[in-house]
Amino acid sequence: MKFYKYQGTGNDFVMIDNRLGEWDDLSNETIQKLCDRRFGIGADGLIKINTAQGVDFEVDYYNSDGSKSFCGNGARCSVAFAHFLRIIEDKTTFSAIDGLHEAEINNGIVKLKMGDVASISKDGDSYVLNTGSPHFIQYVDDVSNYDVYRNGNKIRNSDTYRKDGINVNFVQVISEKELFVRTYERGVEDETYSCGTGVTAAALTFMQNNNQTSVGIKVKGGRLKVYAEKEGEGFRNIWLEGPANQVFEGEINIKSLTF
Ligand SMILES: N[C@H](CCC[C@H](N)C(=O)O)C(=O)O
Repeated sequence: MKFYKYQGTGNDFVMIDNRLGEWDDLSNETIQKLCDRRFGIGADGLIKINTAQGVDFEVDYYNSDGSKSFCGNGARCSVAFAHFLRIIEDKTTFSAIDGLHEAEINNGIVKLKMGDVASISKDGDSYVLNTGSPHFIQYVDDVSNYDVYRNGNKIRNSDTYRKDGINVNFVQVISEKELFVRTYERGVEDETYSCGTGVTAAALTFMQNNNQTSVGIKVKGGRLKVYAEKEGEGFRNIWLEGPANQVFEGEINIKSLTF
């Protein structure tokens, strides 16, 4: 199987051109093996680019445990991959598990339109919202020294969230224009270097309490930017912007995967 390795601010993916449907039947076990950082290629997730009616392509995202979701950084990397494959020029409309998305790419920077967010819920002092995948947002004083794995895993597996899972984001306010976000990701079951839907969720909880229309977000793997407009209890015209890069390409014999 031919694959390409992409990363968006350190959130990394095995990317497959599946427009001919050759890899429609990849099993969960094979996806887990391909994403394994010792026995496979190694990635937070795997993405198939499929053909789809009425749009340029479909993004079919799988977490490293094989579960499906929407992935903001993965979608941004998919736009870069579609540009590399000459499926698109610099603008696109594609489909994903949460619906249709517009995006544009300029010099390796991808700006992705996220779905509207109708409302933000509270869980104690924390926030809960869905930006294409579910997110729990907790503000902390010193996120650099925070035990993201231990505390994220505890919330993700709590009675409230265990059944469907949730991504857990810990957020430090750096300034009125910048946040530092670290994320424990459902389906990876570990901290990732960046979570696109997570930083979008964090930005919206921050913007609801001030009049910003954009926020810079520092993550372990780099920097992203979120733009949004308030609408009622939620937000519309939400965009996630940042780099998306091809790291390497390769061939792998799936039958040789063992673990
Ligand atoms: N683990 C997430 C999906 C990937 C989210 C993240 N990688 C992003 O960039 O949005 C979930 O199962 O909801």
